[in-house]
Amino acid sequence: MKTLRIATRKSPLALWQSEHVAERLRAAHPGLSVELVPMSTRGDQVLDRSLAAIGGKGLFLKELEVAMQRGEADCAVHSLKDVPMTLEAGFAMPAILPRADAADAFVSPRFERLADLPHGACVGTSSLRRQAQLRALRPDLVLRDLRGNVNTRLARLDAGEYDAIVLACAGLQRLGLAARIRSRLDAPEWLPAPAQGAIAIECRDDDDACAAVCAALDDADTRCRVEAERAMNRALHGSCHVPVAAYARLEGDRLHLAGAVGSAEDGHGIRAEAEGPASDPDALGVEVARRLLEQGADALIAPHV
Ligand SMILES: NCc1[nH]cc(CCC(=O)O)c1CC(=O)O
Repeated sequence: MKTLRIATRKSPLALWQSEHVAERLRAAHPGLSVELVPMSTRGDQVLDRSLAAIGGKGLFLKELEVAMQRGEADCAVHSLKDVPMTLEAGFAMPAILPRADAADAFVSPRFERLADLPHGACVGTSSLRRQAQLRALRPDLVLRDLRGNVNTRLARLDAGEYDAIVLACAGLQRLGLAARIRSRLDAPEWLPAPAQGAIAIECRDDDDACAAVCAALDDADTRCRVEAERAMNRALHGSCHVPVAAYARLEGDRLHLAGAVGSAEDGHGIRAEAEGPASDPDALGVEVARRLLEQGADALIAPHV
């Protein structure tokens, strides 16, 4: 393989992540030429309707997968938290890069922390997971939808449409916007999306040459953690637009997983955790999902599937 073409969305964050992967591939394989193939996806174009209404987050992948099938690109780079729990048939994930900061960030021009917001303040986020956690901690807040790429969301905050918004620390840091993080929303009190902060490479499952090149960037610890988080989410429902949070950490050869499901309407939430051997992240994910379901998680998820 002499040249590798990476299909990517055109948002500044997607381009940063794809350029990061390109640089790391060039460093791992001197002599390999790596090019980006920027594309716009339906998920990026349609901003006026909810993602669920237009077919879920898989929409961000579809066009990139078609490009790989047509031979117009060899692989695609994704934020793993936006990738459906089960990949489309015919595709594989040869590399998951070392995880960056997995936490969410509280972003506001005037307030330092969530607890500092005045009664009835307005917070922007379209994520059911973030809405549910905000409701649980601050039932008085007014939650308003906010979609679009990171830069668009910050612009709307700065225009005064919201008192605060919640974004991923990783995205802000990658875009050189870490100064916008007023405080961190950290585990175990606040949980991120399954696989938040991890970048994944997808390719056709019959493209062994591409998979071998990409595998040089795979990080085993990150793969183990995000596999537990995604296995939990998969066991709960199999979709990706649901109020589900998960965070796994490794301690030696032990893997610990915390999971939560909540209601964006009333803030009611269910939590569970468990630990097990790092050799079987799937089993741990399934076990935490079982404990959540035992407490009634299904009633919180079903309306969104
Ligand atoms: N849903 C959009 C999205 N997908 C991945 C990230 C951040 C980067 C990451 O989690 O790796 C973001 C922005 C955000 O949630 O603030």
